[in-house]
Amino acid sequence: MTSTYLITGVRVLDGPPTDLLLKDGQVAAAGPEARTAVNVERIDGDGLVALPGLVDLHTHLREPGREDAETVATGSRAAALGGYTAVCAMANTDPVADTAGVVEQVWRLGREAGLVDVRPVGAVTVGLAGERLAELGAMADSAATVRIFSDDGHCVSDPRLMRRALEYVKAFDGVIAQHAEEPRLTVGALMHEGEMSARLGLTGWPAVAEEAIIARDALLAGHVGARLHICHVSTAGSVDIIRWAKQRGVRITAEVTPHHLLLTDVRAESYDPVFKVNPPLRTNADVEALRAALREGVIDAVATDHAPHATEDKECEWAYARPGMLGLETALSIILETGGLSWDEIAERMSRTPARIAGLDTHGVDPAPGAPANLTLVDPAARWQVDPGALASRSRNTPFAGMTLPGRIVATFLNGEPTVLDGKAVK
Ligand SMILES: NC(=O)N[C@@H](CC(=O)O)C(=O)O
Repeated sequence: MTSTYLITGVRVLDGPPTDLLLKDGQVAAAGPEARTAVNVERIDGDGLVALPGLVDLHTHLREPGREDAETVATGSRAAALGGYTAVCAMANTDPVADTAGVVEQVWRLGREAGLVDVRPVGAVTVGLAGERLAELGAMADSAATVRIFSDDGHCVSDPRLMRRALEYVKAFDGVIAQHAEEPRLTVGALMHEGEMSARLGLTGWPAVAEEAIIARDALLAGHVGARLHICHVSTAGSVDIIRWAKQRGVRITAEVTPHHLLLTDVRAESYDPVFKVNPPLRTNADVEALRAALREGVIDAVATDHAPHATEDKECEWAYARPGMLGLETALSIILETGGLSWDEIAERMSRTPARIAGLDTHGVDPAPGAPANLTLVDPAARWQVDPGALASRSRNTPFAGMTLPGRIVATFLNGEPTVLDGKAVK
């Protein structure tokens, strides 16, 4: 049984208040015409902003393999509560998502959970081992229709393999999402290499390890005319290289995480592993460059790199803790906190552009008559305090614990049905 929803007095992006009618999975009407509908469930949109449902290019759902840290269902709930209607589930599961069978399993689990469109990312190489290409074509042809391939967590460091992967995915307009980290430059690395790492006596992860791979892969992608996406860009130098590659016409896109837009390596001083992440938190100058690049569009998208970890993998010594931070439930609030973007620009960086990169045509469409009813309603005036225990994720590793943040997700709709209402997940 589907219902019809009338959202009254809501602002669509930066526009004036209007009414939206959601019916049969679509935005059926807007403005005065929406009011003529009968038998509707009314939602008071006064003071709220409607955005196209957010799309995350980079989510770790941990299923199969680490269901103690997250499952497709718990991660989907976290996503819906964060305003997302689609997430790209990274391949570093156990078993690795390097076959049609595994990506179909993740896709099916997403459908069963029914809270967000789960789009599996396929591994580039078998077992993420960086030695042989995985069955990219079979994953693309599977029911999961994979378009993004990534060894995220590992870099595809062999340039010959990277070239072949880029060439291969051109056949189905796929994209290789690179975790840019030259592994020989980050052996034993525990945090950003700089003044702070020297002071704390922790082995550094130099910016050049990221930048060298981005430069190499931009050249490779340009050489073969393929699409390249750069995961979690973290340095000012990377921004310069991406800008240069775009100017040369390379088909390159890039994402930045909310945490790299707000936090710096100074956090490592606490030795609290909640601040350990890959790539590491960098310097203030990097944060400034990343913010400017996101505004300018040199960085195309915000992606969470939601990386849930079980308590025992995080609450231990810094050196032994797994890298990664939760992101789905705080992403939009962190973007509002960092400021500088209009609602239209937020929709561009968090919904339309990621949907285009992922090849999703039913997401990333502004709520207007005829659009698929995948949208989220935000209360920009509400502030909330991040309580790790109150998050829907099965894990607790948010670096924003205790912070009071702007912007609350009030409702999210997937295919015209609410996944979140009154700020609560419907299932
Ligand atoms: N981003 C992270 O810090 N962690 C990722 C993988 C990775 O990139 O190391 C994870 O899967 O936990």
